[in-house]
Formats: sequence, structure tokens, C-alpha cells
Amino acid sequence: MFNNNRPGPHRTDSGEQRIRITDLDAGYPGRPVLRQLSASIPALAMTALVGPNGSGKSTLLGVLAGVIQPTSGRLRYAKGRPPAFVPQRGAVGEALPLTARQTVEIGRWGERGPWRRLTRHDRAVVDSSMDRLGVAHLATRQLGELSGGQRQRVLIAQGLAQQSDLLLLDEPTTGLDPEARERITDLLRDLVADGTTVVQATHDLAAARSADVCLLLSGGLLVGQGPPGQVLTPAVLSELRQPA
Ligand SMILES: Nc1ncnc2c1ncn2[C@@H]1O[C@H](COP(=O)(O)OP(=O)(O)OP(=O)(O)O)[C@@H](O)[C@H]1O
Repeated sequence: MFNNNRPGPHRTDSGEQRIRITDLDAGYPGRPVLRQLSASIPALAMTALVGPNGSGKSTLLGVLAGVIQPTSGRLRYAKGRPPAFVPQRGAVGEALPLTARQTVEIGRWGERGPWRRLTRHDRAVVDSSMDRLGVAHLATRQLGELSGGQRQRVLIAQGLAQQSDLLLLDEPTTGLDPEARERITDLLRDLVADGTTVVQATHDLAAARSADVCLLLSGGLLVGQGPPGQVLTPAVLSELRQPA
């Protein structure tokens, strides 16, 4: 499908790697997906995981988030907080009777646990996360009655409320109109500028182009790694534009 360029470790200007992945195999019971994947996620940069449907982007993100256990290989994380994971919008129960604010508060459960009352500090973190994503005015609205873009920003605010320096997002702009996509991409770039390492799985080519590094997957293999201008060749772009 894609040229099998031998991917080499890409380094940002600072050269720091937030995650180093070596010889990773991972998948689901009876369904191996990722095979012998070695890559690095640069610190304080935006990495886009790109590739056709079923190539293993979400699986890789799940492994990085710690929700999927690799069957073999190594993951080395540089010192920092546990990653915050923003799953695909569709994977989050839209029918759950949760307000936007309650959804963001869930981001504090890792610190507080679901049954403890939030502290003043927790509430301040929730407030600032909602402000940052421009969703404070939606606090009392039900998640299910928000637009796709609004719901996505609420979910990113939940990720932000975890106060991690490593934010992992699965298709944060998929299914949104161009304006909402651009808003989210700009926001993620701002987070990187403020010291967060961002990794997003994406089909959004504009988002992929705005990344510092792209990891290109095909059939569970890493077939390209480097700056978008190098990885997103015309042949790759035309492949990625094919309907599923
Ligand atoms: N829970 C699961 N159990 C079994 N197989 C799965 C599961 N989730 C995904 N798969 C399979 O693993 C492979 C990789 O899926 P994955 O979701 O990682 O790909 P992707 O690149 O993120 O795809 P998409 O762009 O469509 O979201 C696919 O063949 C998929 O059918």
C-alpha cells in the first residue's frame, strides 16, 4: 500500500523523546494488530498518527494510554504525569445523563476517585479547563444535546482537567465542520506551545499537516515517521483520501 520507508527515530529540536516504543506487538484476543513497531514520540510537540481505516492508529493510542497491554516489546516514558486520554467521541455514551461540567469533572477522578467530593482545587481545575476550551457557558447542558464540536471540546476539557503533560486524543476532529476542526487544531497547537506533548490519531489531513511529526501506519506496521512534509507524500495523501 505505502512505500515501506525505513522509519528512523525523529527528534524535535530539543531532541527529547516523551515516549520511546521498541518492537511493540499489540492487538486484541485472537487479533494481532501492531507488529514490531518501533517509534518515538517527541516531547513538547504534536504527533499525528495517520493511516487508512484499520491500520492500527486507535490500537497504538490505546497502548500509549495504557488501556491495551502490548503482547511484546517495550514502552519507555520520560518522566512526567500519567497520560490523559480523550477517546473517540462516538465511544463516549452520548445518552449518559451527564452535564458538560460533570463530564469534565470526571477528569479529576484519577486524583480524587469517583466517590470523593471534589476539592476547591479540583473545581478550579475544572473551571479553567472549561474556560480554556470555551465551554464554560455550556456547563449545565446535557452532553447529548451539544453539537459535535461542542461535545468534542468538552471531552478535551476533561482530558485537560487531568493536568497531564501528555495528552492522547483519538480522532478529535473527525465528523466536525471545517471551522470546528480548525478551532480544535489551533487549541491543540496552543497546548503544545504551553508545554504539553500531544498525540492524536487522525484522518484530518489539515490536522496531520499541522503536526510536528507524523507516524504513518499501514496494516499494523509503521511505514513512515518524520515531519508531515516528508511523510505525507502525494502518493500517501491520495491513499489516505480514499473512502474506507
Ligand atoms: N476491540 C477489538 N477487538 C478486536 N479487533 C479489534 C478491536 N478494535 C479494533 N480491532 C481491529 O483492529 C484493527 C485495527 O483497528 P484500529 O481501530 O486500531 O484501527 P484505526 O487505524 O484506528 O482505524 P480507524 O481509522 O477506522 O479508526 C482493525 O482490523 C480492527 O477491526
